[in-house]
Amino acid sequence: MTLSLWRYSHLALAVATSAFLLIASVTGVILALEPITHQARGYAVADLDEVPLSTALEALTANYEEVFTLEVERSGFVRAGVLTADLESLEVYVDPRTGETLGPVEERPAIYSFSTNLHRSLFLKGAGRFFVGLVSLLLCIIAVSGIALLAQRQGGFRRILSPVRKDYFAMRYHVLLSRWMLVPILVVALTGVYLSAEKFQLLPEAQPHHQEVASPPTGEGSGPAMSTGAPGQAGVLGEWALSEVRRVEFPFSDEPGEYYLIELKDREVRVSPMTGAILSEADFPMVTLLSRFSFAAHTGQGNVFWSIVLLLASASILFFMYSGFAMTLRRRKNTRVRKDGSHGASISNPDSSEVVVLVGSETGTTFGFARSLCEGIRATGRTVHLAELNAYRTYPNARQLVVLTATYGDGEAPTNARKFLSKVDRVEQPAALQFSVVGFGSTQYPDFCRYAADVQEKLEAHPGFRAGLPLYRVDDQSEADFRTWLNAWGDRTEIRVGFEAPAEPEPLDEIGFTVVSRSPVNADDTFLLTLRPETDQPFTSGDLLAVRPNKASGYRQYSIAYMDGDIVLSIRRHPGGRCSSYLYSLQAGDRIAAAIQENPGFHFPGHVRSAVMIANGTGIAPFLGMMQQTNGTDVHLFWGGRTRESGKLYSPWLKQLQDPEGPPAAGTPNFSQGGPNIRTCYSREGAKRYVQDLVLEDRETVLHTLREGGVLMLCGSLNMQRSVLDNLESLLEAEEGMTLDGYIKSGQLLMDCY
Ligand SMILES: Cc1cc2nc3c(=O)[nH]c(=O)nc-3n(C[C@H](O)[C@H](O)[C@H](O)COP(=O)(O)O)c2cc1C
Repeated sequence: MTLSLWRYSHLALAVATSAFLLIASVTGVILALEPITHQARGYAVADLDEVPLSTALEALTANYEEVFTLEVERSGFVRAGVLTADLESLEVYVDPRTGETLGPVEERPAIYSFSTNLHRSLFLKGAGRFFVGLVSLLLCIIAVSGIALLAQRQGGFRRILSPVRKDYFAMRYHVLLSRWMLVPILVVALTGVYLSAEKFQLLPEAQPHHQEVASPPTGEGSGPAMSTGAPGQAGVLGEWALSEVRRVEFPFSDEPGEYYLIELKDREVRVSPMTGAILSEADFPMVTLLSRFSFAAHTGQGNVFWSIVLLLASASILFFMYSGFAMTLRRRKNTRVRKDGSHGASISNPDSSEVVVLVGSETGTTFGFARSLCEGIRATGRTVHLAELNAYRTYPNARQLVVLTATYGDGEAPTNARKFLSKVDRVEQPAALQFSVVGFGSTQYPDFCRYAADVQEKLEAHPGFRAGLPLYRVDDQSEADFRTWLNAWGDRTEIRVGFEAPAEPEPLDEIGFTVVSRSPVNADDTFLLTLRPETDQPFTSGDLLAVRPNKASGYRQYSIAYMDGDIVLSIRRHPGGRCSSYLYSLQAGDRIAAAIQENPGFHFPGHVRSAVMIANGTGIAPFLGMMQQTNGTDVHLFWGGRTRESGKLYSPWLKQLQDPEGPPAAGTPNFSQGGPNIRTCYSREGAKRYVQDLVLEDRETVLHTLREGGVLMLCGSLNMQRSVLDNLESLLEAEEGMTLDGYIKSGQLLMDCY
């Protein structure tokens, strides 16, 4: 919840301010160059703290007809407004020791004046200044929320500088760069707000109020009298070094009562040119000092290092805008299924739709058919609502219900349909719904479309439904089968819909891999395969490797463990399985082609305090990799295998995880302290338990992890997933405000089962 709040405010403000931020950042980059190029002119005076002000005043008055002003810039340049012997009024940079001219003060290049105007007010005068001030304020909030998100991701403020886990480009560099740039950005934004507030006179009045100094303080101004034209060494003018001075205004004339108006760092002083004594002085109010600090911090004036930091900060805002939006698009793509259950199809309001299409799908292909169906229905002018079966509810306006569902496991429901049958008994419909069920399955399985048959049976027996058509089964996603049903459904309902086949999936980008090693099979016919990519493609544990034994075959996906740049796969060799047999035939040094597929919905989230990883059989593979990158997260691994012997395949890694210093060694898992907390169970030995039993036994760890915002990750067989989810659901029944769906939606429950 907190994470979402930070994330949404971070995103919403970034979207709202993007156009202004874009302009401010580009002009900010340009303006940050100005102090750097200025410094490169090389007029900086060395050791300003060793040059008395009186020396500079004397040297200048000796060299020029008249001197009006002297200014010591932050850059270390000394600038003077003078009248030359040719009676030309000039602004020049000078050597304060000799009064010699070093070079002219040049007119500001047009690019900087233009950029300043755009940066400050977008050429919109007051209104523009107001917007820029507001955007600066919003940028402060964006930076603060960014820091909070960074801390959450890294697992706390103290871990902000700990290593960033590998991720896709936009995400990785958004995080990496933010660690260095968020503080400078916050400084830029805060000082921008301050400067805007000053321009709008929102700050207290900041005029210095002079206090007369009755008599010169002891030791000050007690020297001989000086004339305006040639100040003597005495008095404060001889005591102050140029490094303490910001600006001097010379007296207009030799009249008594005229004075030098001298701006020091913290106060303004009037000094008699005749006596060198202080006549009056005024401390600068805090508002003025803060304004000066804000200006210097915001512009980088006089500090090349800070100017470079500002330049990088402005440029990084541009990168953050790009990477932030790229991340959002990605997240939306990945979470769309979970949030609205529609897999990206446009859905109408469930309260007003005439036709409701509900889908049970594990890997998404059934949604492709459902989307085409919905688009077709919509084209007839009717309203249609598309959702997953678990989202079943009351539909006040619906007349037709269509259920398209796959079957998994031993004839069971896909995960997003688990709750449908029980909901049918609980949810009431205002009018009887005419229904039609289409089963998606495969004749290769003994329970062909079994779950769809269960749905048909349930609805037929329920008084709130009327069967429109008998159950229809689609084998292997056959379009011809689906068309046949669609025609029959059109005849029955008089909703005649054209069918556009779901889009072909994009071809995969295969790359080359070298086989590093392949283990022998264990008692469960499972082996490990280590592959080294020949191309530099980023990937992380939880991504998938799509492999096919030959070009004519379909791809088979395996969950990846990232191990020092290599991919480790745990593979079960199925009797007659072409892909697993092909992979088992490989030897070290062989080369294969395969495609790495990003699976961001199953990446280890680096920001959590604790994580429970639950796997059975080969499902342990991604966790072997993830446990190496947990970054201080408290990790609990629950693993279920058939026999103790089954676990030996993974023990070199598990042992190393327990004892990272020790050499990898074969042997049974070591359950010593430190490293992840590993719990195992065996279904064919000892107490004969399954991993779902561990969830109940260690309920405290599981619930505590969820309560404190940690993650539960499941990888392995769909049967295991279903049983674990059932047990979790029963655990959560006793917990107030915690639901399985809620955790799936919030990303705290991540699953990759097959
Ligand atoms: C692990 C697994 C188990 C399956 N079990 C069955 C089954 O018991 N009965 C059946 O008819 N189809 C079964 N199928 C086939 C799927 O139901 C079918 O491919 C379906 O079209 C997938 O739809 P989806 O991509 O929307 O999840 C199974 C598929 C897999 C991968």
